[in-house]
Amino acid sequence: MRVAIVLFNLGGPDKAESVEPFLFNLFKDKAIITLPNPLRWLVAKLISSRRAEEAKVNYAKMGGGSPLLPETQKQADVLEQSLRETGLDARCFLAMRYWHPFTEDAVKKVADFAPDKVILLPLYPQYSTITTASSVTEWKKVGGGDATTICCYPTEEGLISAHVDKLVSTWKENGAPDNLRVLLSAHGLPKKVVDAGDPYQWQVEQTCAAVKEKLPSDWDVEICYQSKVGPLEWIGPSTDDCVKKAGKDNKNVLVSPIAFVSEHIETLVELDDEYAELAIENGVKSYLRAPALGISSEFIGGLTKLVRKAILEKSDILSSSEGRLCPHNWSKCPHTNFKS
Ligand SMILES: C=CC1=C(C)c2cc3[nH]c(cc4nc(cc5[nH]c(cc1n2)c(C)c5CCC(=O)O)C(CCC(=O)O)=C4C)c(C)c3C=C
Ligand SMILES: [Fe+2]
Ligand SMILES: [Fe+2]
Repeated sequence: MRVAIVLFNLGGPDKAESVEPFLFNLFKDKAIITLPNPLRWLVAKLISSRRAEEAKVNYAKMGGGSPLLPETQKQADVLEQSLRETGLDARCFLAMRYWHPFTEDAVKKVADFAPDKVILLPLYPQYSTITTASSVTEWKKVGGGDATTICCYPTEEGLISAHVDKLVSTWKENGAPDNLRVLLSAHGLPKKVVDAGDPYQWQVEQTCAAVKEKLPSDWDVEICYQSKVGPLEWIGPSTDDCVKKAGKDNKNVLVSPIAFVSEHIETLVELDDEYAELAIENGVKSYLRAPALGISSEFIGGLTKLVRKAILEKSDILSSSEGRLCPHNWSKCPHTNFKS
């Protein structure tokens, strides 16, 4: 069977000149700024031009651009190989939401491949209207055809063991500091998005609970949210506050990017530079960061199982929660009333 797997991710600017247009694309998404056009377009222009200079400084720390595309390409190559080993004629395609290669490029490449089945696989384990739904909407808007969407996999076994493995090995490789506080840090969201029924925070909590269960039982674990943008209230506690509190509590810190599956600006700059500095300022003696999952064999193994399951699925939406189409609280599920 010929199967196309479309990997959704956010995308990132490849060079300094791409930072502003990338930010413009992000802020003109109505999943992020809900204003009607032309107001949204104007606001996106304004915010992207204001934010670009500061963002460029941060991208410069990673060589001028985001590593997200090469990192995602590695994941695509390894996943494709893993699926081929199961006997499928599988090909992975990248569809980035805000920078190249865009979803419309993926739609064309998938059409040329002429698959029997298309699987949309968000590289966001936790479903959000801001991330997964925005990518699926874009897929439909630019002419992507029939496909099975893997909505989310917040407690998928391979995902959880990969996180546990990264946390425990980072701790061991760095002298196994005692008096540890583990911070499971996820990208935040505006509170009003969650209040309107977005299941992201609930799913992040499910991931964290599953990870915590497999960590040594005496480890002190907290969930926190990073990368706040703009003036709205965001869900908390913030990673800043948790790092400061760890200092006050005389704890050593081990932080994990729990909602990201690859390295990019939010891990390499925010976690490795900004929060590391904050930790030192607040008296934290040891600050460690577990790597993102990348091409971890447990993680890619988990994705392989999800894709194989999706191939058998008749419905167009699938989640990894055994036997259930959707893992959400039904009253809050965005899928039952998914608008594209
Ligand atoms: C779980 C994944 C993500 C969620 C949820 C999310 C929400 C969200 N993001 C912004 C604004 C920005 N995000 C930026 C970078 C960025 N965001 C994610 C993932 C999620 N975002 C990733 C993987 C990246 C990195 C891309 C890269 O280039 O490496 C940026 C750009 C960087 C910066 O200027 O800080 C912005 C802006 C909002 C407003 C939001 C929810 C409403
Ligand atoms: Fe973001
Ligand atoms: Fe759902």
